[in-house]
Amino acid sequence: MTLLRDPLLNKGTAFTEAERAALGLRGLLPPCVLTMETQAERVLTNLRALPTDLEKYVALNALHDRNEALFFRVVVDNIDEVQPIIYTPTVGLACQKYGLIFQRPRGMFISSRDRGQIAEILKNWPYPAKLIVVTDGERILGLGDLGANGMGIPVGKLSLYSACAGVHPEQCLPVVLDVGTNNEELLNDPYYLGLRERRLTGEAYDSFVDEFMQAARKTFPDVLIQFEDFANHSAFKLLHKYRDEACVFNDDIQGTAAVALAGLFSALRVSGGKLKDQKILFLGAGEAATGIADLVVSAMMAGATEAEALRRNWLVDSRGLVVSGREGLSGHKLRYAHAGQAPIADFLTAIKTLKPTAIIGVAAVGGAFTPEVLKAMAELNEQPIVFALSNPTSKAECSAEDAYRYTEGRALFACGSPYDPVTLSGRTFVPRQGNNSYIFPGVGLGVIASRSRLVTDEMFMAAAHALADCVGKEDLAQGSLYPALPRIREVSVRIAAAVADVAYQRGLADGPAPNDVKALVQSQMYEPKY
Ligand SMILES: O=C([O-])CC(=O)C(=O)O
Ligand SMILES: [Mg+2]
Repeated sequence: MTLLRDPLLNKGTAFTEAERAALGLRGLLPPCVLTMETQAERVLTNLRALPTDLEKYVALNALHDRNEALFFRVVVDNIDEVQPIIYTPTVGLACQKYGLIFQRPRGMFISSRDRGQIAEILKNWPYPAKLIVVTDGERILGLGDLGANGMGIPVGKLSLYSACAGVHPEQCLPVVLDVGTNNEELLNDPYYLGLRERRLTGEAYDSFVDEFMQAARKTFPDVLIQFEDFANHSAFKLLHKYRDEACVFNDDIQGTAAVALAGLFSALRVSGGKLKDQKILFLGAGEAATGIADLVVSAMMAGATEAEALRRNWLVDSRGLVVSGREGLSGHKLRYAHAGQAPIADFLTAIKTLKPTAIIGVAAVGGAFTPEVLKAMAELNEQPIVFALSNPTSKAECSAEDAYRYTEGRALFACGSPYDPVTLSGRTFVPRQGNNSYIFPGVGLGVIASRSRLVTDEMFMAAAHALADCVGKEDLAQGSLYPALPRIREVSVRIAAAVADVAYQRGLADGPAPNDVKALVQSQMYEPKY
């Protein structure tokens, strides 16, 4: 019976006659033995009959908790259909309703009441974690502070690790650090499952996170820790504090950067432009914006000086254009606070003044790429680059349809959430997601496979190139700047191999490089089957 209740071992009605006899399962299952294929069909039939995405999320979650192999089989074989349910955009709604839809816990909840005992508590996790995705829930996607409800994000990200890159589910540990929430609605929600208190700040917060970091590394030696959906003020601080001593990265800064840079490489293959000649205007000046800009600057420096490259990247935040001398700018924006430019209050005027070749939306202000913004970009550029990367769909700067319509089909477009193909004047465009989900699974696999001690920016640069290399002419011809999702496991292998190569070249890996890095990576991949 225990076996039927263990999602990592359960096969349900697919246990064979021999297994049923040997494992004491006779009489505990209906007599018919089904194949995994039939089970998967049944799952899909049930799923498709459900009226809402949230119900589909709940159903898939329940399957995940019953039978992991079947769950991952269904995800891998139907990634286009299922990823938007277990990941963005539906996961955002699931986090907002986390207390309401709660059935079984998944992952570990470490709350500020656990201070002093975190190492002890982590021992309750029964598996040898090699990969932790951790959030404190303060900035969940573009939805803001969702406190402990943010757990949906580490769970969703780790599902993609197993589905898209074959990191074994047993190695994956989702963690929420519950340091309270400042979200009034949640504090008053009878179903909210986190601590009903305001967020820890300052030294109390820092020392709590530090206790977690030390405890996690002690309990799970060599573990890779991915920071996810922390607010800006914590994200930069934590990354800089730990990146040189521990195997960590921040997905919202570095993963997003790599996926955006890969999208730019693809866009430039279409337009024929050079990266160093682009002028990029970001709407947003947080983790994603400066993460992307920093990686773009490094890439531009192949053909330009650092000063020239910096000057080709501009940020607009909630107070207007970031320029030198503006008061109260936080540290991460200072590289882009350029001199010799008067302040500009709004995005449209900034476009008309600076004449960018690309706009990248990462501010979680839904609809901010208005028809006027898109038309202005189309007037300035034969093929304007328009990336509307904010998440979930309600926060997207513009829809795919608007991006194509208001630029007469000339936009080179990418979006943070999935959009259906758009047909305009007889031409069909297939927009694809500029979402870090193309990057983090492969990066994690590469780091784990090479047992790298650290995760470096050079690895994200390598990942961006590897991803861009997977985009074919047929993709570009239909407006796709990324490869099709069903190819994601192959894409992840290439990214992982590129990342592992960097680890070996830089002496960060554990041991010498094998003859065939790609084969090493592939040999470690989990395949969902019985
Ligand atoms: O989760 C996603 O879809 C992308 C991401 O990291 C974020 O929006 O914070
Ligand atoms: Mg994120």
